[in-house]
Amino acid sequence: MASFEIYGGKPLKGELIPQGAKNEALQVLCAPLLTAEKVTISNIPDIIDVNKLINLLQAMGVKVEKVETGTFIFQAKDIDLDYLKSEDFKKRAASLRGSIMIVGPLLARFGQGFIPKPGGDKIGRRRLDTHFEGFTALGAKFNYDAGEHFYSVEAKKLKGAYIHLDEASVTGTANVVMAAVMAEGTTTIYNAACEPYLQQLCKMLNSMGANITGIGSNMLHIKGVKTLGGCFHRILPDMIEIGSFIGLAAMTKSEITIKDVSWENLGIIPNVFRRLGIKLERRGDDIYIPAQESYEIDTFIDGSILTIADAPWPGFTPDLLSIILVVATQAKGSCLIHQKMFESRLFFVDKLIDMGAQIILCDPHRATVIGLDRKHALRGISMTSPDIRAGVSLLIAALSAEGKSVIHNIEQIDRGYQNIEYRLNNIGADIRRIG
Ligand SMILES: CC(=O)N[C@H]1[C@@H](OP(=O)(O)OP(=O)(O)OC[C@H]2O[C@@H](n3ccc(=O)[nH]c3=O)[C@H](O)[C@@H]2O)O[C@H](CO)[C@@H](O)[C@@H]1O
Ligand SMILES: C=C(OP(=O)(O)O)C(=O)O
Repeated sequence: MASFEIYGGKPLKGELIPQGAKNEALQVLCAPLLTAEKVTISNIPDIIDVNKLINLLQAMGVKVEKVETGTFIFQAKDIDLDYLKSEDFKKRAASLRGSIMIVGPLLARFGQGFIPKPGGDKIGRRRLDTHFEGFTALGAKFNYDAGEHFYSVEAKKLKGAYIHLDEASVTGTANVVMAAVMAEGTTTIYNAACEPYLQQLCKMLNSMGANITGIGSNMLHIKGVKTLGGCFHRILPDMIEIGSFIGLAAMTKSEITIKDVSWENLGIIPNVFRRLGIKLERRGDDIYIPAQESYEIDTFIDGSILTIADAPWPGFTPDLLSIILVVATQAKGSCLIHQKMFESRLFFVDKLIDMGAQIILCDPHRATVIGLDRKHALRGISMTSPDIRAGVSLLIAALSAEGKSVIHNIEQIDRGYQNIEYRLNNIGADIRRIG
């Protein structure tokens, strides 16, 4: 288990280039399974989860060719369907969340799909009902081996259907869309998730020959086509990494420019940071954040304490709430953080409390932060990263803190942030990787 040793209290200054989006990559990397033709994808982030998915695809028989850094050609000509029942497959597929999205394309193209209980962050219950309800609505037969936690679906032929998803699941929508693109007739998916990740997936599928309309809304119409072909697709910059960098700049009093952020795909994110009092400017397609001595949390119009809560897109993504929480600890004023989707994502606040932050964990979903207004800095401590976003939040806290901090289990951070210590050290941070 590797760790970071962080010497905090140093303001950073310079430019950061966001990586390609992790959660988009995990979706669009599964789409080449829908065709025997070559699919080129660029801006693929070099992070643990994405590399695990690429290795899994290779083990399944997909030919993967590196064109240059971040750009790969995928060709799923000969897929080894027997491999999908092997122990090696179960082990690899269970090690990340994104692997679940191979099921939809496999079902669409080969009439069968398998997956063990997928991994990913332990941030609360993460059920898969939406995925399998969608597949069965298209005519698939579903089986769950509870002893082995192994899910399988089979169908001789998929038929378009009207599907009202039980919740706007991000990976669930992606999976059902990929299952439906070659089904006979028309599929309507209502209560579809519509994050930029999904918009990108649908646009990519259309350039492969699919016929999807309603992209960006919560109602997708998919006219089934006979086959799909190759395409070129570029992954958007990672909006969660961009939000993490905004929080980092504010917390460490740093002047940072985040380059080429694709503003039109950031939705409500910049405004949520602005409500914490953080100044940020749009400069072309960059975000400029000036060094700020202090920032004051807004209240609601009636003067009551601001609540920041997550919601499916176009609401505020749950993946940035941990960052918002850590940034609020040094703000002037108070706010309530309400993590509605996941019930175990706020427990990392005990580490921030140990560092000197003022936080009351009201219940597993809600925490009240009483900002310190920089009256004192956080203290460096030794801690363990419980999940990817809490890990980065602790890293931001440690960079702002006085003295040395140690974060263990940084594999969690490496799951989603490419070469983070190198990029932050380049603009003045002091982060050392140990072990
Ligand atoms: C690989 C990947 O892309 N992971 C992302 C994906 O996970 P994932 O696709 O697994 O998450 P889902 O969208 O399925 O749901 C996340 C959680 O929110 C709950 N839920 C969902 C929708 C809803 O309307 N109400 C509700 O309560 C679900 O029950 C579940 O507990 O989306 C999550 C929600 O944005 C993100 O945190 C993850 O980073
Ligand atoms: C929860 C996340 O990832 P995963 O779904 O891969 O666990 C995340 O990216 O914040």
